[in-house]
Amino acid sequence: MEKSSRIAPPSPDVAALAHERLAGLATPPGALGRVGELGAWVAAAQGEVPPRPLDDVRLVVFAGDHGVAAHGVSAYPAAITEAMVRTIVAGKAGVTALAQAHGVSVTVLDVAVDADLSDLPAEVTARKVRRGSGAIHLEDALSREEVEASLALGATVAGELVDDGAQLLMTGDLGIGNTTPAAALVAAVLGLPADEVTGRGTGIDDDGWVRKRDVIATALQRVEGRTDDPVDGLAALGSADLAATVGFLVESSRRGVPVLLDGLMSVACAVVAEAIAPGASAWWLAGHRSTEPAQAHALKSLDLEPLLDVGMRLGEGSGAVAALPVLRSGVAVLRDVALLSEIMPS
Ligand SMILES: Cc1cc2ncn([C@H]3O[C@H](COP(=O)(O)O)[C@@H](O)[C@H]3O)c2cc1C
Ligand SMILES: O=C(O)c1cccnc1
Repeated sequence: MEKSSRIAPPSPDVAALAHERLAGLATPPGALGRVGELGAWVAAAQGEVPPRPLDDVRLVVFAGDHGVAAHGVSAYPAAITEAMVRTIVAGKAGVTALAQAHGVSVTVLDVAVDADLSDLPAEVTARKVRRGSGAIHLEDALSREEVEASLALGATVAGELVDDGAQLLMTGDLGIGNTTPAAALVAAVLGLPADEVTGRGTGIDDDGWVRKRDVIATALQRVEGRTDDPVDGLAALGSADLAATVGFLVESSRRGVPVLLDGLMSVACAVVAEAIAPGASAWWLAGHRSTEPAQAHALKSLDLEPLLDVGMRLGEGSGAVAALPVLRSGVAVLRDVALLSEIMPS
């Protein structure tokens, strides 16, 4: 994937029209707060005032295993990754319950799960890049070719969903250990020390936190000087599933389709995607504030203020799906509230 010229933002002219409508609604000015602003944002992204209802919303969960999982950085064993992919397919995961409640279509993609999932439907398994990704404190996660293949895979998936009429996209993650490479990527791109990006992930104890911090610090030291180039950064510190997520985010913004981001993995990939395609972040909203410190740094660097702050730290895209009703509320008010000029005879 080539580094691109600057991505054009949603239409400023339509944004101005949407704000004009918002200001004229039969509410005191500003009374709808950020909900009104979100409606205007969706209108600008769609190029239409009022915005169309968000009826076609798609979440892609990028699944993969991570070599670091064998080094005491997670509270759970790597076998959970396979079990949770199957649980998403069965519609019994946290994210699928939320998606069903809010009318979001979910696809889980086996990008780099260690286990053989070939008994699952081809839409889940057909695009596997490799089994697992390297333990980043000991070796590169991927070759450059594998990064390019993963970026292309994510871009292809985004393109297919856009061609199929998706109005809003979301990215989710699955893979025990994935908060370690995600935090390392954030540290590398933003120039932060391991201490500031290391979180508790699935709930590691104090000893686990120190091990995880040391793995991230060793990884950052190992690759020093190589992470200015985002593709090299993904090869050194990322994984195939994270690289696919980056490709998905770059392509969706190139295609002018908005994305609601999720927790740490989603926002870490957004930081890398913005480095590949400057300006892409104008097409993204942050669904929620995760408890992971690296996500907070990543959000700040992208100048994104999350819609929800409710202590979620699940991943899978769950925080993006949970935030969708707030975004839809913004669309509803711009569509269905009368103008003050209509209800007050002059
Ligand atoms: C049952 C279960 C379901 C999950 N769904 C998402 N994650 C999340 O937690 C993992 C990342 O945290 P860490 O880096 O600490 O391993 C990933 O699988 C992520 O998707 C889960 C984790 C578990 C245990
Ligand atoms: O921020 C997240 O999405 C997250 C945090 C912990 C574990 N899994 C995901």
